Amino acid sequence: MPRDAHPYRSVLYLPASKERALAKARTLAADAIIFDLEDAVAPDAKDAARATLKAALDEGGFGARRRIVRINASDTPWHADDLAAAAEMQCDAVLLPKVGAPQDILDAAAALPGRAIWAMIETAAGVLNAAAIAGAHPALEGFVLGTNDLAKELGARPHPDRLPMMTALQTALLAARMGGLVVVDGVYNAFKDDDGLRRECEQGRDLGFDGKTLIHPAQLDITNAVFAPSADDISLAERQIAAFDEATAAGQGVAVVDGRIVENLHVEQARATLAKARAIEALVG
Ligand SMILES: CC(C)(COP(=O)(O)OP(=O)(O)OC[C@H]1O[C@@H](n2cnc3c(N)ncnc32)[C@H](O)[C@@H]1OP(=O)(O)O)[C@@H](O)C(=O)NCCC(=O)NCCSC(=O)C[C@H](O)C(=O)O
Ligand SMILES: [Mg+2]
Repeated sequence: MPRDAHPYRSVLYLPASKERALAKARTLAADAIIFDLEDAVAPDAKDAARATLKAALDEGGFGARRRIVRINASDTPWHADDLAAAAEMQCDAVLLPKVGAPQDILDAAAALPGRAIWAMIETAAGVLNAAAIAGAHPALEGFVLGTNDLAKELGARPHPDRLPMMTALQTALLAARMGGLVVVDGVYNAFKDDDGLRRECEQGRDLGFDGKTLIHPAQLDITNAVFAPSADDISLAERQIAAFDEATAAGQGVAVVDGRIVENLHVEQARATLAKARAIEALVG
């Protein structure tokens, strides 16, 4: 389980250059916001976007939403200025794109002392080195899957079941879990297709992702609902814990709920479900 107990059901990208989107984000039901200086900002708008973002973060108003700043990659002309600016920004973490090796994390940690770091896993090197990246430095707190860049590099075509992506998704997930990191699924590009979004959220949730990255506010409600424990999940967790407590009091090592056995590990999962539900409740009120 991740070291960070904050919910990351919905993680919304917004272009750091867009003042209206920055203002809107203060009102949206996103668990976290990625303020993007990378792909969503045109090359000639990078300097202005940095200044606009710094002013918006200084102004505040983002509440409990985690503020994550995505900077440009280390092989771009904007990286050094982004790092220097991010070090001064009022944010919770800095997200590095196209991380390919543990050294990328070490370099960023040295440039951003005391700052949490997140990594985009979106290249073949990033996927194949995911385990080493996950353990590179204690400042690393999360992985974000970059499924658009991955599809580009792999030459993969979009499939509704994401079969061409599955090895990459699961390799990143395994590495994140090994390292105690938050891990958030890639974006669903067709932001007006609610059914497709719901299917992909459910698939990501069932694989084990903590949440999904989003590109438009219209994607928030479905994503928040899918990645939250349902009423049935909560009821089952409560009944599992109660049945196990009763069984233990009677000197038994296992209980049975709804015809399925409940062992200590299931009770741990049940407690995690209830803790997640409480964390979401505390966030949304
Ligand atoms: C996709 C968009 C370009 C659509 O923008 P727009 O046409 O302005 O949408 P709407 O008119 O429907 O907007 C309605 C209002 O909502 C605000 N808005 C829109 N998008 C966002 C947002 N992402 N965050 C906050 N607020 C948003 C608009 O300002 C309108 O507000 P108002 O006028 O006050 O009512 C646009 O949604 C967009 O730019 N999305 C983000 C795109 C992005 O960040 N892309 C980069 C990340 S994806 C990626 O790179 C993943 C990864 O790296 C990979 O490789 O896969
Ligand atoms: Mg990308």
